[in-house]
Amino acid sequence: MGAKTSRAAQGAKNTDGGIGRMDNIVLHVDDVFKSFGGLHALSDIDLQVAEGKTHAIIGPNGAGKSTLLNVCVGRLKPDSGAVVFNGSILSGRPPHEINQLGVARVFQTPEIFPDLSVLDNVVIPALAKRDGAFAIDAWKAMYSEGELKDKAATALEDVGLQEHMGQEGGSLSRGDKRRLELAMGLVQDPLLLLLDEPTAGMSRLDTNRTIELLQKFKARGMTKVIIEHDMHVVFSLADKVTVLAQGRIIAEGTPDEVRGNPAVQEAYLGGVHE
Ligand SMILES: Nc1ncnc2c1ncn2[C@@H]1O[C@H](COP(=O)(O)OP(=O)(O)OP(=O)(O)O)[C@@H](O)[C@H]1O
Repeated sequence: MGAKTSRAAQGAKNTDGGIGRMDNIVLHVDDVFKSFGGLHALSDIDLQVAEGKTHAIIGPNGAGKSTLLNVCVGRLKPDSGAVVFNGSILSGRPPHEINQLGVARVFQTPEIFPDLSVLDNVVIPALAKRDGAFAIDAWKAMYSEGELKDKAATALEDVGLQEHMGQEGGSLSRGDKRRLELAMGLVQDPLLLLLDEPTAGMSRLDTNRTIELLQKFKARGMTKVIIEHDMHVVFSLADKVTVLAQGRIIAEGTPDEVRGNPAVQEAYLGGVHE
């Protein structure tokens, strides 16, 4: 491991790139490379996410956004480089360990249990966070624990699904399934929440409700990384934006800074030229 990673593992304080001098860096993606065969999905990725901030990752289709998120949550191992969270190196750890450290992810396609009630869908990740694995037998045994149910109910209230608690998860509308997934992330009290296109496929009304919800969590100081295509969402929520194209970072800054960046406009309109 190089000197840079060691610095990150010690909890580096950033001094540039739009983050204030005294900001605490909770996530440091340190010089990460990831290839699939001959395809360089991520090259030389270095980014830092400050505590309490909302950091958006944007870029055209195939830019490497999901690959980056998968590297952060342990679903993919980087070929080189490291992901450091609050001083712990995440790279190479299994997803449940990363989850235990306080990193939760909300997927692009909701991964819910359609036959279970909305409340039970949220009890399961609460139990997994406490016990370290998605152990259904353990869940059955522990189901009577009021504490977990109360916690799950609070998360559902937070996302506005309190009236649907007894309903089967599969019967929810698409927008409500996304909110259910958000509750499944929130119930774990994450220190860092990673969201993969939280408003994909939503109506404008649902999108605006989700923006309001995420603004509420921002006010509580939760650190978030959001992959998002909808610029209205990005500009409503992000403190900082990293722009990927063809697996590389081509721009980084505040939403206003990246909005006017010619390289970003070119990447979206006509592809990036080496
Ligand atoms: N498991 C895989 N095996 C082979 N190639 C992959 C794999 N996952 C991603 N890729 C390729 O890596 C590149 C980056 O893909 P990725 O899904 O990370 O992009 P993205 O920015 O999330 O795209 P989108 O916005 O369309 O979801 C693409 O060329 C994709 O085809």
